[in-house]
Amino acid sequence: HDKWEIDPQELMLMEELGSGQFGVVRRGKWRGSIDVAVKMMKEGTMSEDDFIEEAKVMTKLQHTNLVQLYGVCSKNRPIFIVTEYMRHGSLLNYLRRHEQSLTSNQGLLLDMCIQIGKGMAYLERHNYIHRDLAARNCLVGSENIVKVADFGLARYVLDDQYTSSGGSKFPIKWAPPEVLNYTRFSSKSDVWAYGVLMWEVFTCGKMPYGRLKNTEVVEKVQKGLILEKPKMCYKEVYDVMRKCWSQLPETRPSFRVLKEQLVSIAQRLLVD
Ligand SMILES: Cn1cc(-c2ccnc(-n3ncc4cc(C(C)(C)C)cc(F)c4c3=O)c2CO)cc(Nc2ccncn2)c1=O
Repeated sequence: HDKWEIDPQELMLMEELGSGQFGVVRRGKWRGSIDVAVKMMKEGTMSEDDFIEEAKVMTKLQHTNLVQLYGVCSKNRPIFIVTEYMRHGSLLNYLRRHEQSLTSNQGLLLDMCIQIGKGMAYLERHNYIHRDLAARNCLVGSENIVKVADFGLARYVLDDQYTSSGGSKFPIKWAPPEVLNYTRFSSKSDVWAYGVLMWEVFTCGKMPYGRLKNTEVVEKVQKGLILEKPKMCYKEVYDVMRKCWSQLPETRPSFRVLKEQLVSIAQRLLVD
C-alpha cells in the first residue's frame, strides 16, 4: 500500500487559497478532521511523473518548521498535492499586513528568522536544497509559527521563464553569483537566499533592491554590492545577513552555524 498515495474520496475541498505556480490551491479537510491545503496541478505546469517519484522522499522530510507534505492523489488528472494547512498564508503578505505592530517587535522578527533557519538546517542535514527560498515561499500558522513551504518543487516546474536564469520569472533578487552565472544550486545558494529573506523580514516585506530591473541587480550582485541594513535591524543581525552574501559559497556559513548565531543573539537581546 503506497503510504504517500491519498484517496481523493477522503478529501473534502473548501475555499480557494490562491493560485500558485502550478494552479489553484484550495483549503480542505482530510479524513473529516485534518486541515489541509490541496494543490490542483494545472496540466503542463510540472513534470508530474518525476514529482510523484520524488513525493515518496518528500513525505519523509518532517520538521516543525517545514510545511508537511501529507501525500498525493496521482491516480487521476489533475494530480493533487496535499499538505499541512497554515491559516495565516504567506509570510510576505503577513509582514506587509502587520507592519505597524511588527516594526516595534524585533524579538518576534528575529524569532521568525530563527524558525526558518531551523527548518533550513534540517533540509541541509538531509542534503535537500530548496532552490526558491524567499518570504513568499514561507507560511504563517497560529501562535506566530513560521514554516518553509514548497521546498524542492522548483525542479519540477516546466515553465522555462521560471527555470532559466534569463527568464522573466526567475528569482534573480534571491540568487547568488554562482546561480546567476552557472545555475549552480546548493545549500550555500539557499543560505544567500536566506540572507535576502532575513532582509525581507526586517523590512516587513519590502522588495529587495527596490525598483531596480533584474539586469541591474545582476550587475550589482556580481560587483559585490549588497542590500543596505534595514533601519530597524540590530547591527549584529545585519552582520549575519552580510555573511550570507559572501561572493564565494564556501565562505558563507552553514544553516547549522547561522541558526546557532541567531539564537545566541536572541538570548543576549531578550535578556537585556
Ligand atoms: C499550505 N498552504 C499553501 C498555500 C498556497 C496557496 C496558493 N499558492 C501557493 N503556492 N505559492 C507559491 C508556490 C511556489 C512554488 C515554486 C516551485 C517554489 C515556485 C510552487 C508552488 F506549488 C507554490 C504554491 O502552491 C501556496 C503555498 O504553497 C496557502 C496556504 N494558506 C493560506 C491561508 C490563508 N490565506 C491564504 N493561504 C497554505 O496553508
